[in-house]
Amino acid sequence: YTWPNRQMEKLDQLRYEQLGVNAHIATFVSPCDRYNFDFTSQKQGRTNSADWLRTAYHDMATYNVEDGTGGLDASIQFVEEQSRAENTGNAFANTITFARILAGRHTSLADGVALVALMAIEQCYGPEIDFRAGRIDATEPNNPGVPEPQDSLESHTASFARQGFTPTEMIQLVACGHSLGGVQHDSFPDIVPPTNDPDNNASGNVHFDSTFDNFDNKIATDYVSGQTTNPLIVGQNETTRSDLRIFSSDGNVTMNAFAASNDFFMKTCGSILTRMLDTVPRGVKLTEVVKPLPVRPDQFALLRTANDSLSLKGRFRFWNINEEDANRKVTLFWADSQGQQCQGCSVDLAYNGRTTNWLPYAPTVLWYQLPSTGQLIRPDLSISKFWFQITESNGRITVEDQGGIGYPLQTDVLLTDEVCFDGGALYVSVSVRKSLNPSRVFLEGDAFDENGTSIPNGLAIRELTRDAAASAQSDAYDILRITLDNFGDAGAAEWNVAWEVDGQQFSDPGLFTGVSFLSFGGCPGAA
Ligand code: HEM
Repeated sequence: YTWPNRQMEKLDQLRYEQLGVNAHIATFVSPCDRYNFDFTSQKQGRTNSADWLRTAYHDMATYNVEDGTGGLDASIQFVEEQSRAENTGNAFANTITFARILAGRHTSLADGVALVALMAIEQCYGPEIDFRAGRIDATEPNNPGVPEPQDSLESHTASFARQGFTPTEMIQLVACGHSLGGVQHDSFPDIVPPTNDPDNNASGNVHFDSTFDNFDNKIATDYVSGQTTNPLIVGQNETTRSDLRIFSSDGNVTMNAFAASNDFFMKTCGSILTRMLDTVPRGVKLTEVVKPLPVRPDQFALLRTANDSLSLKGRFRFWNINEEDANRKVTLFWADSQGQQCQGCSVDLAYNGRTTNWLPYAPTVLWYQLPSTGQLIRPDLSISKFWFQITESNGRITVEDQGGIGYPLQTDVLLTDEVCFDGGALYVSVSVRKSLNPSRVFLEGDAFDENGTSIPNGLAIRELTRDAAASAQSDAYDILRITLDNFGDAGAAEWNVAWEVDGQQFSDPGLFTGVSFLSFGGCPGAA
């Protein structure tokens, strides 16, 4: 995609900025054996990562390839579905708590369920997953249909066929899923005995393989070598040895191949788990695969200052750049209102930190920022687009300009630099060119419910009103204002300015929040 594209930018951020700058829920699966909010000691039992992967499967496993119902649609959020015998345990409620954090105006709760599973796989050193968004949340529980360990092989084969998977793919999907985590005594007392280590493993989790916190082919090598302790293979209760029945159902051909090559295991799991996450109700159209923008602007705004100058604020993510180098120069250039390169129209950016991803394959991702006070843009020259030049200490120069088009900007509707946040309220002020004559000017942002939780696919609209006195002070611009003072609006929601001219809608590429890197600063007169 090219900038600006608000939906893809958000998906890019959620999918690729896992740890470090902009870190979010990936911190709860880093390291992979972390459980819940327990940051201090790594326990040998439950893990968030295994919960999150299992939840994605259980949500998807209701899919019916015949009629296109069920699939990954966050129906697992409903208590009615969670309380079914096939969904034993509290893994699902746990996972939904985290998935909800990722739901916003561009993401459904189901996208959140898929994303947390992806984070779990990648933070546990698993394969890279192709991520698409656009899932639609179910409004009621799906039909039951998650396979259970006491079911027969015929029933499992039929169940996976209904979900859209062949007998071989059934073996693959179960082996890939059971590379993480294990079976708990708490939830399955008939399968595993009570724990003998109540301090470190309160739930009595017996792991599927010897590397329960590492996504690798140990599930297969342990099995093939006869070393496995997987309770669904060698558990005390023969009836519940579902992994054994499934793994051996093709004469062990698939498991032997997995055991022989970790590469083959990873590649196969990468593609089958991607398919699992993309199994959605018929008619749901997913986005293209989300790829990282080479340079992504973040918390970015072009502001109009009191004396009619312009000021650029924000920071930029440089994807797959060489390691931090004190002698590297990262320069932002801009073109004047006529699209021409101008004298003095450039600024060197300052190093601002790093983002990290899934560890084995992570490219270097570094952030560089504009001066936090803002980069002044001469009002007589103005600005129409910007781009970047990276000069390495060895003299090598790279230009990042989106294939020549640059990063386009407009100056008809601008935030003013008097936007401020006083800790409770966000005072928004927008300058609108008088000659533009829009029929309305408004903010678009994430919507929050009364508990301060973001609403999946929720778009909040807030209309601005004209400040006649302030508008009289400028020949060129009218001033419009709004005060956002409830918790979600003022603190957490990400806003952009939008407007309508002749029934057509436009929006500014800048994005801002009350609590923001843009650091609008305190409000005049605020305590
Ligand atoms: C016939 C199919 C399957 C059966 C009968 C089955 C059964 C089970 C059982 C009984 C547990 C223990 C849960 C607990 O104690 O909380 C479990 C855990 C798990 N399952 Fe499956 N499973 C199947 C397929 C899958 C698939 C296809 C995936 C994902 C691709 C998956 C992912 C997981 C994960 C990650 C765990 C670990 C949970 C934890 O440690 O808390 N399972 N499974």
